[in-house]
Amino acid sequence: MTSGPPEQTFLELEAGSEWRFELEADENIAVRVLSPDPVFINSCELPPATWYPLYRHLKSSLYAPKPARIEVAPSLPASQYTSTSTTQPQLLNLHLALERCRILARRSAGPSEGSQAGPRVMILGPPSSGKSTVVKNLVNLALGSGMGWTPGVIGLDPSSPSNLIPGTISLSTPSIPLPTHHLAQPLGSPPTSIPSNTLSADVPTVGWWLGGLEPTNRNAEVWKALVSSMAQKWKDRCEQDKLALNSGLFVDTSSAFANPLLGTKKDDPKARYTLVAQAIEAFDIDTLLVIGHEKLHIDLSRLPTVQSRNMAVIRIPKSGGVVDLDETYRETAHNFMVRTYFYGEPSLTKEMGGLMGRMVSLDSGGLHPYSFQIGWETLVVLRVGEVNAAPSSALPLGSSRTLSPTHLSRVDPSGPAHVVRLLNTVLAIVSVSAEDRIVPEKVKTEPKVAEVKTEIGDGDVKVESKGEGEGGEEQGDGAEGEGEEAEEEDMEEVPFKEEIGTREVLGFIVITGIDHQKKKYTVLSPSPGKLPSTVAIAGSIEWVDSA
Ligand SMILES: Nc1ncnc2c1ncn2[C@@H]1O[C@H](COP(=O)(O)OP(=O)(O)OP(=O)(O)O)[C@@H](O)[C@H]1O
Repeated sequence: MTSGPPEQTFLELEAGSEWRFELEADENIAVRVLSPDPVFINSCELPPATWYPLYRHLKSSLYAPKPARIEVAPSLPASQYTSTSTTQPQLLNLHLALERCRILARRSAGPSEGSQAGPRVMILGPPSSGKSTVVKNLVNLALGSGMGWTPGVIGLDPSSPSNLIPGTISLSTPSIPLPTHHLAQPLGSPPTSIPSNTLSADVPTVGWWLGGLEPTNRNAEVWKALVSSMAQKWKDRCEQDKLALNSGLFVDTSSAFANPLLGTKKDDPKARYTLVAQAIEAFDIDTLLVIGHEKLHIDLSRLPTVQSRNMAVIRIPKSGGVVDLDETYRETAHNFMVRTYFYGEPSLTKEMGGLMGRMVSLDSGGLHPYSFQIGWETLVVLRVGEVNAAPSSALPLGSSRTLSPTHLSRVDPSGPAHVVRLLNTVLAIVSVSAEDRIVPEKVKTEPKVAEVKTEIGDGDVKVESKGEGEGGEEQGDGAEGEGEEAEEEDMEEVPFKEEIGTREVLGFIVITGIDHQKKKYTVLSPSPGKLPSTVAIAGSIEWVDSA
């Protein structure tokens, strides 16, 4: 066995150059700035003379505006190079223009609506064009300007939400520059897996659950409902918090937004960039940044919504450092994001821990996920926008069924196919209050079913229907004594208003096991204790811990 102090390597960077690296699956390194002038990672300054860990799989770069000396340990990564062709000066110019808008918004005392709103910027581009990286740089430049801005960061890319599970669109309001240590935080929010249901300052990220990795024509209506709900939340926040309003917002988008036909409906076949237009209106966007793609830039400039709002559409160059991400890498990143949600950031490796000198403080390994069993009847698993009902041909002659695109259907655990589909599925927990509950007529007249009130979260009351003989255990499992017939009827019912399927989520759990005999799920929850709600939404995101 070899041991001893790790090797160290020194890099000399010339002014205006970028040191780019791609870490392999077994490469964990740390870097330290030894020269007096600042060096940045995604426009966040590396603390001087302090080790800064960079974990395996990360692909990124350090930017040195002035000549710099960097120390790398334990050794240089296999894939690394230095380049002087950087897009950082362009991003800085853009930042200065946005900064001016923010300052003008803060100074403006005019009562007219929007006069105090800072710049609202949306970034678009094809896959692997560097959208999330541009967002992160612009956010960090705003946060690092010393003006105390708190811009909104909207992740309309469910494949890389800030600090949450893939499949989510996210809203965060960071107040300090976002670090870049590993690939679990594309938009770099500080880690937390505390289920959250407010936009208060101490809760950095809130999410809405799409349950898929990108908007598609199939889920377009669900997507629109989620975006509207998120936009309303942001508006409410800005009404109460003028600093957030002045600071403006940055919207990262899915590369699916570059597809002109995304969201186009059969009844309006000529509509183009429908979801882009919806997001522009929902967040009152005033600037579009288009990375590289000339046709997309021209198409978007001609969009009626863009023209009627007299928006700025700016084409910015794609950085030569952007890496084309393949499917395997994306899968690894998604697994890593889910793991980090439950377990927190990875802790320092032995080599890093053994380095002489100061190390940046990391919030690592502080989370304690919790596994427990819950009865099939207690955890109500729903799907949004999927038809789970009988086919139209099975309906009585002459009748037809129209389901809304955000229709809820319940996953019936008594159907074996459904239960198997749920294994390893990530579920988003949604809060449900008494007003969200639809009490079916038959339940009202059914003497066997009693109403049980359960406290959720901030004192909301959830009304559950439980059969006689059901235990009052913490996670409410066990349904012995319920008649087969009554159970089947209950399973088909979705006793909630449709709107619960597209509201902000409280947190996430994963079904890690299914006991068919006892009719129970084993679930992994981010923290011990009772679930904040027993109503959960499934999507197509699965996770198996392979760490
Ligand atoms: N200048 C750079 N040097 C090194 N790596 C970079 C640079 N810019 C971006 N990257 C890396 O390239 C990869 C792709 O960039 P990014 O995720 O920003 O693109 P995207 O357009 O948002 O991707 P997606 O296809 O997921 O929408 C990321 O791993 C990012 O860290």
